[in-house]
Amino acid sequence: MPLQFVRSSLFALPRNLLRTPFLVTKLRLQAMGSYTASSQSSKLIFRQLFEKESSTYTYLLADVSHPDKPALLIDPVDKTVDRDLSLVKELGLKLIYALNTHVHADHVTGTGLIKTKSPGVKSIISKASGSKADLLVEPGDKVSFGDLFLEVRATPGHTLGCITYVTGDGPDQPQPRMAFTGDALLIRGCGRTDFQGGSSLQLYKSVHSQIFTLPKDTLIYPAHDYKGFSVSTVEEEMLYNPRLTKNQLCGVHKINKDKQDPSLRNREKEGLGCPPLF
Ligand SMILES: N[C@@H](CCC(=O)N[C@@H](CSS)C(=O)NCC(=O)O)C(=O)O
Repeated sequence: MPLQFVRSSLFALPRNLLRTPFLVTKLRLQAMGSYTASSQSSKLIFRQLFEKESSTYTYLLADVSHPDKPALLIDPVDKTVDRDLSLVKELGLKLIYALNTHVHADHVTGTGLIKTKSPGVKSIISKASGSKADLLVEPGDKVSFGDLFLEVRATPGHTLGCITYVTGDGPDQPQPRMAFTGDALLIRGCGRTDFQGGSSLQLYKSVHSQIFTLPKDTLIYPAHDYKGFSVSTVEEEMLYNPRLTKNQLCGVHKINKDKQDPSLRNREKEGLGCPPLF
């Protein structure tokens, strides 16, 4: 189902996030880096772009088999908007959407700037985020660009409105599938859960029900990386993600580092590992 135009406005960060010292320290930083990776679809142009000060990945996707070469940017950063728009121009693409996976506390989204510089572009974020955008998406919605589309999955836990965009399921869609997980699932990690609206249990459930149920070869593209990784797969994260391979009780304990359950801490000290599944 194609999305309908809702209204035009810039994303607004909730006040509680704007006040965090974390945001203040990160906003002053400059963005410089660039990194690319490619997918295996003949229709899809795919670029992974890096903003090094907030260690953010922005993703450019376009359907180059369509005459207009419609394109979208996922999680653009304000500091690197000029780089991203130059790339769009150089590749002869028509940017139609600027999407966010969630409201970012560590950097300013590039969406507003993109809309100023390219007025035809529509911004997208989840309805559950409580933010403003041209299009407010809900789980199950599809974001179409040419003959390709992204499916919207709700993956709250880092923030209430976090969503994961997954490339379409079908013969004409890129294979393997690609999941843009925002801060829900990072490579060998996950988003912090100590912001307002965060929940370790919810995050654990989101990843297991919405991401780990995708085909095992699905490529994982997170919104950040702090360890030098660029891409992973569902299978790899199910096997090796230290916070999400455990059963629910231990997994939540691992995610929720600041509020560790003393009984689990004692089990760890005694080398007993995780309690049995419940
Ligand atoms: N280790 C990072 C800290 C930056 C940070 O807190 N990142 C957030 C996503 S942006 S709100 C996060 O969820 N990190 C995962 C975590 O485990 O803390 C740094 O080196 O800057």
